[in-house]
Amino acid sequence: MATSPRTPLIAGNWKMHGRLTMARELASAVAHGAPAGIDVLLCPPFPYLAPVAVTLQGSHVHLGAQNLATEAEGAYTGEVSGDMLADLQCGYVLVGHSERRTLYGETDDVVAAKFQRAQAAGLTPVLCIGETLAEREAGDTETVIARQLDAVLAQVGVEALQQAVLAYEPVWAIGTGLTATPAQAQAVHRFIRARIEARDGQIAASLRILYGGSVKADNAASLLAETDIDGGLIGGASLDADSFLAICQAATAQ
Ligand SMILES: O=C(CO)COP(=O)(O)O
Repeated sequence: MATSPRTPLIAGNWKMHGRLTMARELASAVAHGAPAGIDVLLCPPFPYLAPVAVTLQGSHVHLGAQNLATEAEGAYTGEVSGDMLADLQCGYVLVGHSERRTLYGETDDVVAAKFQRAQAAGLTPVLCIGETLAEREAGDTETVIARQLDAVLAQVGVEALQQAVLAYEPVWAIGTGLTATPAQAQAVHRFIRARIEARDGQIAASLRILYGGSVKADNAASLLAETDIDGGLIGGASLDADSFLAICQAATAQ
């Protein structure tokens, strides 16, 4: 049905869930079941990146991390650098997830620094942006999205989006069971793409913008059918292989 030039991307953000056995089993099931024709990405917790990388070997499923340090290397106890992630076969890294912003105080500037650091390490950043419920109810959705996006673009320039993915995740829809309607999500995705279009039409046309926030097997198809929704960033439903693979399957029909 769709004529989009953008290959759909379905990404699973496992957050801080699971144990080693579960990580291996889940990755193995996804590696075996991931359909062709779309991109599939798994973002396990840091300690499971290496074993999951082994499990994914020979499959077309990509590996990513959930976070990285703002600095390249040095005396930063507990931090993990982009180069270290690249060593572990990561191709992607989430940057600016709302849980990082709200629970760990990551500012727009920190997010921009991480975005830049990811690219310097050869990783594709998945830049997460999204408004809170209060911001949406105050009519500030577009202002917030624009601020979060512009903070990164001011640092790296629009050309950097050629090697990046965006993810719109309304904070009020994350882990709440409240999904943005396809029309609500599409409106924000269009706003994001138009803002980039104003700077570079070609980059805007090829940029993948994922939707995240309570995406499940039963609502994925209707979200993915929207023109400017190019995939999903899946939290809870990515912890169950059948659910995640059903979402991947929905993406192949787009
Ligand atoms: O935060 C998310 C993915 O990064 C979305 O989480 P849920 O799918 O659990 O709402």
